[in-house]
Amino acid sequence: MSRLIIVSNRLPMSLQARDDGSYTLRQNVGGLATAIGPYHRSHKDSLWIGWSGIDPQKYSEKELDRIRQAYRESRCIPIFLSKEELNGYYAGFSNNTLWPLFHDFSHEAVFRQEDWEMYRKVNMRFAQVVEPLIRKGDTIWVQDYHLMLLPKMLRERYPDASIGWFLHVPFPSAEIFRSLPWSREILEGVLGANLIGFHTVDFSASFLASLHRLLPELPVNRDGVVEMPDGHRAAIDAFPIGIDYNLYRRTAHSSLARAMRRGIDEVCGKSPRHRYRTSVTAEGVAANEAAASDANWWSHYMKEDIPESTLAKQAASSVGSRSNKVIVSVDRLDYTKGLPERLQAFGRMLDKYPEWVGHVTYYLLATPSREVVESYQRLKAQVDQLVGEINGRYSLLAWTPIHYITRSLSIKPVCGIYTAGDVALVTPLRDGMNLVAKEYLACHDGRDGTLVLSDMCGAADELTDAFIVNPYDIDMVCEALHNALEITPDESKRRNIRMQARLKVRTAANWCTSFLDSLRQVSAPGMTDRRLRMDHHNAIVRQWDGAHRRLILCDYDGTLTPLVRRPERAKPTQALRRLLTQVGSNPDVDFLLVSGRSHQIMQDWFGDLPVGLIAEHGAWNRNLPGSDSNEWQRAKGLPDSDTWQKVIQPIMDESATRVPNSFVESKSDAVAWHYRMSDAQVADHERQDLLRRLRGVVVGLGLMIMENSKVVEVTPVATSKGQAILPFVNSGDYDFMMALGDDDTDETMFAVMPDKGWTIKVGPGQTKARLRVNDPTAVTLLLADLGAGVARGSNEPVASHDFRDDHTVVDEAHAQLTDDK
Ligand SMILES: O=P(O)(O)OC[C@H]1O[C@H](O[C@H]2O[C@H](CO)[C@@H](O)[C@H](O)[C@H]2O)[C@H](O)[C@@H](O)[C@@H]1O
Repeated sequence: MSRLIIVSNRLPMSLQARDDGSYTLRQNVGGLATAIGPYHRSHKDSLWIGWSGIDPQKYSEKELDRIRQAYRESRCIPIFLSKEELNGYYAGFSNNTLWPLFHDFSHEAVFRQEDWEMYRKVNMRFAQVVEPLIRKGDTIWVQDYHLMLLPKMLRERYPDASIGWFLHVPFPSAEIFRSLPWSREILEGVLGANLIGFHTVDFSASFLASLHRLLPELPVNRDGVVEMPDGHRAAIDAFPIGIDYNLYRRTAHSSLARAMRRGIDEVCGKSPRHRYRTSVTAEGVAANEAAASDANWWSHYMKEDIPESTLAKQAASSVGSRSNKVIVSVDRLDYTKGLPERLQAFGRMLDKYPEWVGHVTYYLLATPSREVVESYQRLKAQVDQLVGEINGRYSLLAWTPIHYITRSLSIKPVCGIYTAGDVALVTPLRDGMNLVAKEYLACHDGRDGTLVLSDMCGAADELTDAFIVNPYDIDMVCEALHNALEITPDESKRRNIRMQARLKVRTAANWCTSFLDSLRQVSAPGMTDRRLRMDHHNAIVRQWDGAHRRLILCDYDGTLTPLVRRPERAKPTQALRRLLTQVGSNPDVDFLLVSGRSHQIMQDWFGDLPVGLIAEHGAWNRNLPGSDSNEWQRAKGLPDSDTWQKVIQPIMDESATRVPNSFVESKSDAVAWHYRMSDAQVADHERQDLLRRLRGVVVGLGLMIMENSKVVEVTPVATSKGQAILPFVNSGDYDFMMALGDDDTDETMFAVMPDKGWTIKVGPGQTKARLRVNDPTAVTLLLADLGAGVARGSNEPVASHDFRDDHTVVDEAHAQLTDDK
């Protein structure tokens, strides 16, 4: 396991001075510290480098050394930044330029040359601290928008290093991003990494769109991997961050959180003692009387312009019939959080549904931030004013609609607020993920508690059982809020259980390890060679040229054509069909396509080509060497598929129902559950459950389970590609044999190939194959060269550039597919 070096703007620990003058560190509770902190603490050789938050001018050199020492004990290396550096790099370029731009607030973005220069200079300062620490084999993980130039700076110094970069905020559309005068430099900076991570596939797609637009010369394959001119590859992918679910669940039960909840319940008239508070307090009694006699009584409390009918309804509804409710929200006071819009929606709900007056209390925790920035000051003034207006307009003597808290609270009281909330109103105008929504649900584990969630944040992709709203649409938020307050506890619990199940699986720790696993995979040595090594290539061509009879056993998906999101989109291109025709039509070549695809699809796509076909992992074949029939043949001894599919299909259908964007593919003698388009962690959780359910039934039915590329498949026990090719491999008819494949089912072919045969694995992963290439392009280029070899003397040689062009066309088609997902 390689050593991890984490680099972020801020360190995960804050310094605190003790009375005796020594220093101690306290763990921060931010998303990043929570997500990577446990990994850092449990891997005793990992390092974390970041800004200390300390003004070095306030300390003597001796004190700074003691501070460094205090950090060193936690394997943290502090960077001290001067006021001037902070102004340009942090307050300036990071928070006044990139932050608004990345959150679609272009009108707030300030483009200042001097901030950009300071940003570059401070990124370089980080590089100078990190570089001497790097040892061979280390993994370096750079965090967020503050350090977008750092990956390239490190790459220049360490060409072979494994570098990851993750963006914790949204990535904007190409149209917005390209308005940044330094957009190309920023992209190039990030592309120094081997793995570039975002919270959602939409953000990855926006990043790719910016690449196409601003750096069109860079080749990007359809899996979102960029081939960089220096030879390293940069993969782009989505890794939605989670929370420490158990921490929030536990903290919700802490005595402080419970006390907070009781306090809020009491203030809001929710505790049993006060359940019908509005009807027993002075104005409640008066209201009851008013309801019975004179509705105008309410106008003592309300503005004159409220119609009498409304007042009557308010009075009537306060007569103990409705239980009181609490709405909560927890935010930094930031313009991206949509606080004014949210307050307007709350106000509108009190207007439109006056039965809530006196019965719903909104706890709004809004912690001030970036207070020196003018736009934040304006926002604070606006929120203060709106809260004041709503409270002034609707308050009763013993009821205030909004409890507005502008302090920073620690995790326990925050969990207290979460647990007290019948409804959480989380409506950012733009947000990378939004952990508040997830934390609220964790605090309601096994309980009711309803989430109204903005569709403009990453969390909306996962928490689909929330009331999803457009945060700009005040009416929509108002209605959702009303509905969320009206929901039955059972329905609320039912929705929560589904969302909580996902959150328990997709934790912060899980996010961290899945990013690091992918980073290790994409930066593994060997992944930088796109084509077969030249000496191997030449050896194959030489043997091919000298051979009399040649056998090629070639898998299809992932080998001859790249894997794509939808199986039906992997149809062979014209150039590929021409290639297969060219190679397969030579009388001295037997070309067998050996695939897991259904025989009907194989017929449609390749039935007219001069190649033998093995389909459904060997259950079906057609046109094999030595066969005099042109009909499809079903392998002997297979169990009756109608019988077993009746058992297996419903089990797989269940998984398809549970996991969005997954589906079941039925073949004559196989059934497959596909999850490539689904959320990886949700699918993986279901995959394990499906395997467990299938294991209980397959053996008795003469079936087995296969796992392939993002697919779980059930097939008859006897079928395998290796079994199907055995007669040809053992025939002694060939003096050239080559098998090519990309996944585990192809390993069964490699296993039966003789030592002198060529075996080529496409892509990463364990293999029995002798050689490896990166992707299908390398395979088609090799086949084109072999085809040109057999065609020497033929009139129509296959040119390898044919495939380069063709793949470019396919790449574009798939880029579109990803964009409009
Ligand atoms: O043996 P192969 O030719 O490699 O076929 C294996 C499976 O290919 C198809 O699924 C795979 O490719 C799809 C298209 O790229 C991709 O969307 C899916 O995730 C892959 O698993 C096919 O649908 C299966 O029936 C084959 O077994």
